[in-house]
This record gives sequence, C-alpha cells and structure tokens, in this order.
Amino acid sequence: MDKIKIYNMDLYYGKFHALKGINMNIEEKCITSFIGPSGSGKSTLLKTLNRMNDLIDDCSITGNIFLDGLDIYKHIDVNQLRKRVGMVFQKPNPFPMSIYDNIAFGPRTHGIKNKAILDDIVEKSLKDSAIWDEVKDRLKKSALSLSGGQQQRICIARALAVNPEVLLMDEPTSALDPISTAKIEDLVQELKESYTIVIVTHNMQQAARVSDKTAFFLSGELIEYNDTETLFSIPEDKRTEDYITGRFG
Ligand SMILES: Nc1ncnc2c1ncn2[C@@H]1O[C@H](COP(=O)(O)OP(=O)(O)OP(=O)(O)O)[C@@H](O)[C@H]1O
Repeated sequence: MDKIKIYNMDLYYGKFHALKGINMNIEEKCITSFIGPSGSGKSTLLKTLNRMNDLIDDCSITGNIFLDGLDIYKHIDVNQLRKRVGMVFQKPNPFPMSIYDNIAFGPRTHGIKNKAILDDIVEKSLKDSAIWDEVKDRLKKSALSLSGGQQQRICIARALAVNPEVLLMDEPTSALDPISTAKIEDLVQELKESYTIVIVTHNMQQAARVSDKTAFFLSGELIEYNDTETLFSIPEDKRTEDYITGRFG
C-alpha cells in the first residue's frame, strides 16, 4: 500500500528549479532510499515530505504530496504533519539536556505530563532504538555526554517518542564510524516492521543493504525508481548504470 504519493511536484529556490516533475509513490512499511550525486535534490525532496522547506523564504512548490490520501500542503496542519512524519538529521543533534528530557520533549510538547506515562514512552522509545541497555542507568545525564553513534540513536528515539508513522532520515550514518553505522542499519531494518522509512544516502552499498526500493536522482529529476535489487542489478537507464558503476557522481 502507498503511504505517500508525490504528484507532479516542482520545487524552486527563487528561480532555481531544484526538483522537476517528480511523480512517485512511497510504500507503507518499506524502506525507500534516495540516491544520486551531490546537488541532485535528494535532501530537498526528503524535506518536502514533512514541509521543512516551509522554513525557507524563497522556496516555492507546485504539485501535490499526499499522506494517506490527504494533501500535506492543503489538508494537514503542519504540526500534526511533523508529528506523523518525523525526521533524523545527518549530524546527531540531541538537545543540551538529559537523555530522559530529550525523549520526553516531544510528548510533553503534545501535552503529556503524567510521569508514569512519560517513563513508559521514554523506556519504549529507547528500547525500540536499541540503546536502552546502554543508557538505562544514566537517564538523567546529559545526552551530549554520549558517543556520536549513541547520540544518533537518541535522536531516533526522540523521533519515535511521538509515535510517528513515517521516519525521514537524511544521511543518518554519514558522521558515524562503521560499527555505529552497522547498528543504525540493523535498527532501521527492525523499525520497518512498524514505520515507513525514507533514507537519503550517499553510500550505494548502504542503499543496497538496507532498502526495499531505491530512487535515483540527477539534476532534480527522478531518473529511475524500482525494487532495490532490480535497480542495482539491471538498471533501465544508462545514467543510473553509470552512477551505480561509479562512472560519475
Ligand atoms: N536553501 C536553499 N537555497 C537555494 N538553493 C538550495 C537550497 N538548498 C538546496 N539548494 C540547491 O538545490 C539543489 C539540490 O540540493 P539538495 O541539498 O537537495 O541536494 P542533495 O542531492 O541532497 O545533495 P547532497 O547529497 O550534497 O546533500 C542544489 O543545487 C542546492 O545547491
């Protein structure tokens, strides 16, 4: 089933045409990777899915993006949208507060004050992010005292704490060492049981390892979108083939 439908979407930064006629459907409880060279529009497209581009003054969008059939720019309140579509960034960015307060932040913003309920949410989110055992004895310590890989899992837990349906990940492992990267990749595989995941990555091996579907972008166009295995083994477009075989990008 399709969770997100992108229909005839064009995006401009001022006069610069950054995304061109994008049509694609993103399947529910699937991992979809966006790949392509630097500047091809991957992050821009990812950000449109929870309207992060609203924050950029000269950014304009035409076309439609539907979440469960509702137009996210017309029919869904932006705060409600961001609760349903969470985001994890390239650089781990925990808030300068305790591990507990990082995770409780979102639920508190949405009005949950009861300590027992917050305790449960914090524990479940940390368990689901595969970091509970490492932090359960120091929940009151600053999240900034953790390693980069641990901080990234805290950020994933923070995103999960508001019970989203979709998780957007913008190069979530590019600042991490190989062991932390493997942990996040394993975690992403587990999370797809419950969430629809879209991940931007520069790392083609990562896309091939973790994702069910892969989309290849070039100069703001969606060139090819297919099952990951098919896209990497028998690409239809010469440009996809050149990119995945390392001939450019
Ligand atoms: N806020 C902005 N204002 C103007 N142009 C922008 C802005 N953000 C991105 N761009 C331009 O839009 C194009 C697409 O950028 P985007 O960051 O989406 O690419 P990307 O494929 O994610 O690249 P990378 O892999 O390097 O992160 C680039 O040419 C970029 O310079």
